[in-house]
Amino acid sequence: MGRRAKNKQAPPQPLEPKHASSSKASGKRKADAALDRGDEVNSRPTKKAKDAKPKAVKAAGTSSKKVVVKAKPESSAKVASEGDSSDGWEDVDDSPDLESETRALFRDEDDGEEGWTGFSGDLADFEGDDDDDELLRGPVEELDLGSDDDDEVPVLKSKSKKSKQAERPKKIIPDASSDSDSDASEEDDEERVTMANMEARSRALDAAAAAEAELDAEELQRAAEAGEDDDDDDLDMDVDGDADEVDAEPFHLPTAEEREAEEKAGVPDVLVVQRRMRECVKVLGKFKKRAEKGRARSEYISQLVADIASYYGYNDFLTEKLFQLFPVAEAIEFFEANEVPRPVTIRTNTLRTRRRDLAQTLVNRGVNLEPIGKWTNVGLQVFESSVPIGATPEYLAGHYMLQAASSFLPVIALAPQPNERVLDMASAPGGKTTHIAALMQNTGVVFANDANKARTKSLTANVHRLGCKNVVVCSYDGREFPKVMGGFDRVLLDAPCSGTGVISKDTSVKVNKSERDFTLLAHLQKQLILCAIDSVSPESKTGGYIVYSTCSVTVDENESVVDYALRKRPNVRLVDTGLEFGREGYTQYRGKTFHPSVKLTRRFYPHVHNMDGFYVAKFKVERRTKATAAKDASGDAVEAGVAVDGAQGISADDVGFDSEEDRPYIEEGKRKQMKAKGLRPRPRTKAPAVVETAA
Ligand SMILES: C[S@@+](CC[C@H](N)C(=O)[O-])C[C@H]1O[C@@H](n2cnc3c(N)ncnc32)[C@H](O)[C@@H]1O
Repeated sequence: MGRRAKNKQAPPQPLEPKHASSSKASGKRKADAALDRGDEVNSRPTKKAKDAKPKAVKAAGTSSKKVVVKAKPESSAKVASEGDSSDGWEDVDDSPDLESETRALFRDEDDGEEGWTGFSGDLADFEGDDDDDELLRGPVEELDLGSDDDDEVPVLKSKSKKSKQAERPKKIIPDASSDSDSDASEEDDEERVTMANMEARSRALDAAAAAEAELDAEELQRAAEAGEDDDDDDLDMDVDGDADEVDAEPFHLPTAEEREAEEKAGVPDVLVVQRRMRECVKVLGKFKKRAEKGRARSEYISQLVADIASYYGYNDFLTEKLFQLFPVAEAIEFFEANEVPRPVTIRTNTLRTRRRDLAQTLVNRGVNLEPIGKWTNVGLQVFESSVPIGATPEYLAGHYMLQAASSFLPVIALAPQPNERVLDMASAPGGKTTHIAALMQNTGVVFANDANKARTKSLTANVHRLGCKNVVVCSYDGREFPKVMGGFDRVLLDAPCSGTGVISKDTSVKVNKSERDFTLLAHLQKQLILCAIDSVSPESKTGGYIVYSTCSVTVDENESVVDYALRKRPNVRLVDTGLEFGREGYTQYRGKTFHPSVKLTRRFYPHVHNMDGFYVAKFKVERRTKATAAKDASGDAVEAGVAVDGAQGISADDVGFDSEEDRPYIEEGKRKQMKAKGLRPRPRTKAPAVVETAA
């Protein structure tokens, strides 16, 4: 049969659907809605069929890394014949049923008017970093259809519909790219963040921020030297130095009474709020020069935070918490970025295929994609697709996982090795577990644990779909480790968290998180991280590492937890994550000082890296020496002599919690365990300590 399937694939329908209404038939999935909102990033120039000649698309060749889709099926065939043996494909593609099913899927989205346009991209794009991409291994496993409920399955559509991004108000903080003249320009396209240029942009942003900070410091110095007089020559320049709005009415910060009256009157005018935010940012940028006489900085901040909350729809508590993370202007960028969906990305499952083969096949199906960036050799960014990307035959056959780019990071940092024993402590639905299994080339063993039994169903389904044969699924509260099992070479703790890094995906976070949630979550995270550390064998010949990650950007859930672990476990130290980008973790934050090595941890932000907000820390676990044990004893930590490879004999007390502080949580945990066993726990005396988790 050879490569018949590859070359005789059902011709995908053209990229532009005839009837916008057809999209309705596909059901309004979450990702659809997100895309309908309009995605500045996703609306970047895409690799389209040459013949389709999209009007608003930048000319090809702006990026040397781009894969251009051309109407040249013969070159596609050439590519296929040059490819390596990929026996697994035939099992999938030769099936007439699957072929017709695929056609039906295409029809669902697109009423094609043009024939198939093939692929003649530069395969080097997919080759460069693929050295360790694995050949297909073994036959395609039995497919598990439809149990991937936790996998987000975006249905990318051609951009025939008017983007709602256009309806969104203009940026709160104007910058060079908000210049109306440049809106549709190529320069503007080039400004956009893609996964590929993100790393360089991030560095440039950091450098610009540092330069700006230096200038600010110089300016402050000059202002101090010149005295207060230069208040008089205020030209109402904006933050970027433009003299806009010079003719507009001078900005007046509402008084407490005016704010109250506005609140009583109901929802404030959106344009008023927009302008006020912009003005507050300007004033806070140069307070001495721009503030109204007699008004305090805190008044501007309070107004700005209130306006952000109402404009973006957050509760006051979370608005303030997130606002505090950034300099004022950057905070707005962060809130803005949360309104825009992140790029759709997939991870090639190297147990089943290679990235370039997968890319070729998906391009043949009408998917526009390109490699994510140099930092990953398995990721692909999907720009548009005329087929539901979560229902292609390749998806069903486990050739890829729909996975946010940020989710690759903790696994890259973990760097699991073949034949190791690895614990994924909070693993459902298995995006990272299956990545770990693939990096271990289906050798060794990965214990994929999740406390939520219901969620282990989708975990198991993914493990099967992706053909992972070295995975054991289990369901314990992570805090039961290492009692149930220990001595691992590596442990990944992708902790349950508030999800403040993934607000663009789950907007409910904006309103459903309270102070109590953060307290409880941080507590759970601290308990889990100690158990994760204690589950690692310091004797491991190849490893002895733990990676802690969250999809949250708050310090409580990240640096505070890591710092706590360092204090409680003197036998661990932070090491470089090995990640090429990301901002350094905070070593000081709002009066708290963390261990200087916390700098080695990495933060990722939607507005900087165009990926979900994420945090990654990597620890090396050392043997307990007398010195570290003594250090333990002098601190408030654990008893000396605890077996750290410790499958045996470790109790909650051993792992060093403050048992008084922890008592309500421990009791709550026990209540849950009893309930899970069908027993009725004693009634509570106090309010329950319920922890909500973000997947
Ligand atoms: C961020 S999600 C994990 C996502 C997963 N690592 C992946 O990549 O697909 C956090 C997980 O922690 C689980 N979880 C919550 N509390 C837990 C606990 N005490 N022990 C173990 N798992 C827990 C939740 O059920 C949830 O599936």
